[in-house]
Amino acid sequence: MSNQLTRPFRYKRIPLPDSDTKTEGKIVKTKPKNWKSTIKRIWNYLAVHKKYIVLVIFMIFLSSALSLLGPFLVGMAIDEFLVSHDVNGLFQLLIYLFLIYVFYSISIWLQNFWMIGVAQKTIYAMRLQLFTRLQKLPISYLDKRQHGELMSRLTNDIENVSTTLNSSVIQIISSILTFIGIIVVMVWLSPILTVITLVVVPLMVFGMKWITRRTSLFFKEQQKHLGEVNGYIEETISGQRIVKAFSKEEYVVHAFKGKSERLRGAGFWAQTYSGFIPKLMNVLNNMSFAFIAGIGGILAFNNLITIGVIVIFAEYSRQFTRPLNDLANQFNTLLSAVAGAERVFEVIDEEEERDKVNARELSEIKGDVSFENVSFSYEDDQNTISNVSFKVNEGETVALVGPTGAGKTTIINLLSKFYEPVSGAITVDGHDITEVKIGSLRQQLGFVLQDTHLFQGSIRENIRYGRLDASDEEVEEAAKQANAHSFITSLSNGYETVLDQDGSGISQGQKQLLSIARVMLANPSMLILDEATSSIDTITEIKIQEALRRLMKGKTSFVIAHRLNTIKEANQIIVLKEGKLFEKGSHDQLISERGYYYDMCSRS
Ligand SMILES: Nc1ncnc2c1ncn2[C@@H]1O[C@H](COP(=O)(O)OP(=O)(O)OP(=O)(O)O)[C@@H](O)[C@H]1O
Repeated sequence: MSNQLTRPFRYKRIPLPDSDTKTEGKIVKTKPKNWKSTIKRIWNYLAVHKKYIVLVIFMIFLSSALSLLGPFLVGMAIDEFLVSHDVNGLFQLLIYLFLIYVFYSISIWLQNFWMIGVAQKTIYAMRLQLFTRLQKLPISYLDKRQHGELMSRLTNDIENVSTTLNSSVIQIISSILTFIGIIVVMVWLSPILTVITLVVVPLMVFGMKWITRRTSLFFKEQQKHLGEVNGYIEETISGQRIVKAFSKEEYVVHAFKGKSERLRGAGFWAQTYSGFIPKLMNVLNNMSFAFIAGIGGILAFNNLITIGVIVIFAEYSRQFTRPLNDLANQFNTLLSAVAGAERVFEVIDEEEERDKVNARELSEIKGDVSFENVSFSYEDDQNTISNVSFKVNEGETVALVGPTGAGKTTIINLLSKFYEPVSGAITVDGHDITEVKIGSLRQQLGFVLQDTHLFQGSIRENIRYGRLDASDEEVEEAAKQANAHSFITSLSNGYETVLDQDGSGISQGQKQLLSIARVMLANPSMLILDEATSSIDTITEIKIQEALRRLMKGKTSFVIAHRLNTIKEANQIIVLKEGKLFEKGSHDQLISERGYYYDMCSRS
């Protein structure tokens, strides 16, 4: 059959605060993970490329060792060759130095090359996993979230992790190695001078701790506000027509200003505090340098150490605060990346829409549908649908009518398994739909929605979305059946006309015809139509009605109906009010009952 476009109906977005503990239906959101487990998880991704990681670590060892060797040779040069004016020895040492720096550069280049490869593969896997999970999440999850905020996880957060993996991992490991290496060599050369050099370390650690404690909070805040700002941008761009139609430009800008202010505030403090780190390191670095020069000088006067050792220490002290400095800097990037990764994992960990363990495949259906005492609510304290029962026979058309918010869309949401009833049962051909595979049910439903969603691509591709293996002839036949062929062929590029993402360039009515063609091609067993409320010109309207009639022929159809004509023609009218089934029957029956439906018709 088909792979139908299963989009949510009109929904209400309920802004949720950053709640992680909220449970909703079957979905149990995991608790916020701690840093440790997030880092462990990132490692699990990296571990897939163990071979390259080993190579990278080997290269980091090599480069760190070579970077220690350089200053050591310079110190030796002073003590061994400069003092004794040994030009040959000095020349030889210079060659060694040259070779050391050449190999150092090569090892740096190789570690970056391999690490970037690993990082890109990891990010690819993460992004793919996140996107795949997004496709499998239940509609209820998406209904409750700002779409832009989710998009921000796919873009910003992933990018953050990517940047960190590309460079920070190497820096962190090499900083740790260099730090340890320097300490070992320093202790070997002069334990006293080592202690003096290390005097600044507690100050550094304390200062860094003080700063990072604050920055981590601000980075988290910054990330959260960035998500909100992006979400708002996405929302206003996609809803630009409404913004303009209601002249709400100023209002939107004002609201955006508020969100941006909060982002600016968090960004300002995050950057300001993290900006302190290099300054603090500089001051402490210079202090350490002064100590080494002063006390090292005194030790040299007393022949306890050589001038070469002072030079080595001076150089090492610079190198030694640099890894600390780098560590501190990278720690911030790491914090923001781990925060990003945590948000990505949050989505990946969401429970996907799943079939019941013993769910059966629903083979081709005839279209008998029944609702038996079905009740449902989106929120615990509501009663969106209460105790609704009705039966529909194969091939019948059912018109769902009722005031706004009565629950018409919800009935369809339940029938399509976008949500599960709290109690009662919905059966299709006698099968309880909770017991059948979601895909096998949805494949047999065809949706023609009010807000037709077209994808970026040609008209042909958009119709073929109904059935991907359809031939060109079949696509055109479906378009003919849907009364869309004539308008398509009148376009200069015909079926190859490329539509924008939102199908701008063709009219609302034409979009509807295309969506009918799409469902025509899919040829589902049952139909769900959300009748357009917007006014479409009479000729197109007639074409749509004619196409729909052709599409609905012999198929059980549920129509959220707004036009009296459609309602009158239905075999059964279901009148909903405040989630309850108020009246049901044919047009004539309901008119003769002189109830709510009668009043509704008299008013229109
Ligand atoms: N995703 C959701 N989360 C929470 N409440 C919702 C959600 N979708 C709808 N509701 C609420 O459920 C009730 C029924 O909504 P529903 O969309 O089914 O009504 P409707 O009859 O289709 O209305 P309309 O004709 O305006 O489309 C309304 O009070 C609505 O606010």
